Amino acid sequence: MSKIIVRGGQRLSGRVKIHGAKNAVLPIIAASILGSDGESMIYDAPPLDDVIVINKVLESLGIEVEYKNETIRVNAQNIQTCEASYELVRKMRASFLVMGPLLTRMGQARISLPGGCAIGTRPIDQHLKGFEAMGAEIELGHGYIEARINGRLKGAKIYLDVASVGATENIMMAASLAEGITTIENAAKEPEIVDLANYLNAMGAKVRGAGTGLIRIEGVEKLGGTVHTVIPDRIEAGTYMIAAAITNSDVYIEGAIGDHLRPVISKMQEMGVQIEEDENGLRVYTDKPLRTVDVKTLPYPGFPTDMQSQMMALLLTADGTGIVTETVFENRFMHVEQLVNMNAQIKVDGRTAVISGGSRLRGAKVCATDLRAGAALILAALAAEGETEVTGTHHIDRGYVDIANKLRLLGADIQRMSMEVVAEEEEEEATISIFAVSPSMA
Ligand SMILES: CC(=O)N[C@H]1[C@@H](OP(=O)(O)OP(=O)(O)OC[C@H]2O[C@@H](n3ccc(=O)[nH]c3=O)[C@H](O)[C@@H]2O)O[C@H](CO)[C@@H](O)[C@@H]1O
Ligand SMILES: C=C(OP(=O)(O)O)C(=O)O
Repeated sequence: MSKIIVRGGQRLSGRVKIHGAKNAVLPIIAASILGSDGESMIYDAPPLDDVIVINKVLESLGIEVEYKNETIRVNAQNIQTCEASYELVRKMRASFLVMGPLLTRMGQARISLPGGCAIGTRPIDQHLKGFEAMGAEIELGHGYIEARINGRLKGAKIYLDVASVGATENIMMAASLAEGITTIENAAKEPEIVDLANYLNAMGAKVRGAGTGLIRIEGVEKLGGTVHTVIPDRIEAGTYMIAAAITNSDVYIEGAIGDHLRPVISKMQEMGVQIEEDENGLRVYTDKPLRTVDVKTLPYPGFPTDMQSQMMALLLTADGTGIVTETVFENRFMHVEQLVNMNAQIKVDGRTAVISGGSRLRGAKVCATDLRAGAALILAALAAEGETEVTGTHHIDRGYVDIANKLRLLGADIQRMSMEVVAEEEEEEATISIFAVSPSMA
């Protein structure tokens, strides 16, 4: 446990290097379960808590996983059990992505229900609908989902009611070893889906159309290991783009891929932020006050929900009143209450938040309620007057490698304190206050 302390008002400069994408590496690790022939090497796997959790899920199945220097070696030739326990799945919803690969390779899977989380209920009905269409029998009981097949899964035509990222990935993986052809209509189009398809194809799968709304998978009998480098994290990149803009700074975001960030770039440019793209990354700087914009989150290529809270922090520093509409998750405004503690002027009505820009943000004690909420608080703190303490840092660690250090190297006044140091400081403060009151008590 720790907290992050930020003293706002510093300009940033220099370069920050973006790590591999959390949301790409997690399904890719899950897909490794499909490889009965040979081992895989996965490069640029970011050292994040979520990556450690999914590696543990694979290990709990009896799969060999070695993770060092941002490289994962997975050998899934032998699988000993088809059950992923509540203890692991509850730590991270994306653990449910092992369902499709396990079911299709082993003929059965028993996975704990992932449950909801702070940002919404997050059902898995579309994943299950896909498996059932391919011939799986699904049973729900005692907090677990059990799926079985007789022989192999059968290719099917699947239409997703919502363009779900996780359902598209789970079905794509299951279909890779199914008999015949599967089509996914209204498939999610995120860059992470394309990265997963590239990994599957390198393992020997036949996936076409990833990145469009119609994906076609021709099942094969066997998949093997391969070598793959994970794409850069567009949400981490977007977060540092906002760090540059919110502090009126000039920062080069190394590794950011402009094409993956089109909606974020275009909204920031509308606000007056200068963005220059080249083949190695993006330069982000501001040379005039920013004007506000309206933002509506949508599945890719729309504005990403995972950038909504960070964008809201930026809107607080712009002139005028902006409207943020969250259409992907039903409860993704948890950061608002914390931002209000920092003197932000925000009114929420259902899925819409009205942001009045221009009032001076002030440092406060705030708590990260989820991953991107935590990022938004750090960004707001960079622009705020005085000191902000952010607790709930374990959420932030799910998705950002070493965020305090990366921002400090850019010039931010930011430090991370482990809870032992925090506890020692509190004890010291308590001792000082006992001494302070003792003369009058005497
Ligand atoms: C590990 C990972 O990649 N996480 C990302 C992934 O999450 P995840 O894959 O969980 O998100 P989905 O795309 O599945 O969810 C989008 C919407 O569809 C709904 N839904 C989803 C599945 C289903 O079976 N039924 C259903 O109704 C969800 O409740 C949500 O409202 O995409 C989200 C949307 O871009 C991102 O915010 C997450 O960072
Ligand atoms: C919501 C997110 O992740 P997850 O789906 O893993 O909870 C996120 O990355 O912002």
